[in-house]
Amino acid sequence: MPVEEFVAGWISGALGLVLGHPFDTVKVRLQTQTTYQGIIDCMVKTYRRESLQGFFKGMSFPIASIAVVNSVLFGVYSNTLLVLTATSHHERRFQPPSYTQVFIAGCTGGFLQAYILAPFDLIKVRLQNQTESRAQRKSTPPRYRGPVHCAASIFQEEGPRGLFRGAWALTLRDTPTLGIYFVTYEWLCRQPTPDGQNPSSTTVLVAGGFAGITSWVAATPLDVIKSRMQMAGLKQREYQGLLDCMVSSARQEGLGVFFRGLTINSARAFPVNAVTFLSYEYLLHSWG
Ligand SMILES: CN(C)C(=N)NCCC[C@H](N)C(=O)O
Repeated sequence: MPVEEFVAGWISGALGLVLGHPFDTVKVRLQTQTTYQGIIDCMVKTYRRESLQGFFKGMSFPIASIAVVNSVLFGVYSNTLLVLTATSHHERRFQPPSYTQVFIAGCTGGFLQAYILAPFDLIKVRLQNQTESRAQRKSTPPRYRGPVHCAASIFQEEGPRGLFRGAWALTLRDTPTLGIYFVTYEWLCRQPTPDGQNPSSTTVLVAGGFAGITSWVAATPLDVIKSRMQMAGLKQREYQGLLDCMVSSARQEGLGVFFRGLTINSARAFPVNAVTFLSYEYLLHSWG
């Protein structure tokens, strides 16, 4: 099993993550809290209360976990294509896989990464939602002192299954949308590239960016539900399940609730995924 894809997936994922984390914090807060008027209001309030640090809350754990999560996604994707088409990453430019094969490989990668991502994503979302200012932190310490304390508290208070809160919604979000992600990327790469040649860096940047936007637009409704289910059991209300969360969110806040965070998610998705794909392709080519 070729391992370069796993390593390239890790490095490229980490680069994208640092770039996108501030956007991600704003998105998570908009999706789970009702105190903000919109993106700008959320940014201003976060900056005033928590300074720049507020935007980077919950980032250390994803940085550590991206090694596993993104390498599983890209590694499983590439190795599934190897099984389906018997071609390596380098051979695929001369013998491109069909879009159905790309979709199946993307869905497989998405499905497997979702279960690994679930506990890390839960901890990230819980930490991102701690809005105490630095001054407040001295008098009243936040509920979670950091990622390890957060994981230990969830384990103690909500049991081992608590660490997988929202995992179902995450799997439903990631399985089809990662199929869409890779199909969009492949399709956009192939349009301006002559047969048998590698896409240019600009093509990879643009294709990666739009693959990110397209997949996140498709993912946003389940992303909202996932984030709400992850926060349930804390201060928000408890839901009976995914369907209950969908129905009660829509009843209380209207159908627009499923598109909360869409704009910021798309703005974040372009640079994050442009950088992720560019560094992924670059690393694989430089390793020959
Ligand atoms: C729609 N979904 C779930 C995705 N496209 N997932 C792939 C993640 C890529 C990058 N780390 C990001 O956070 O955008």
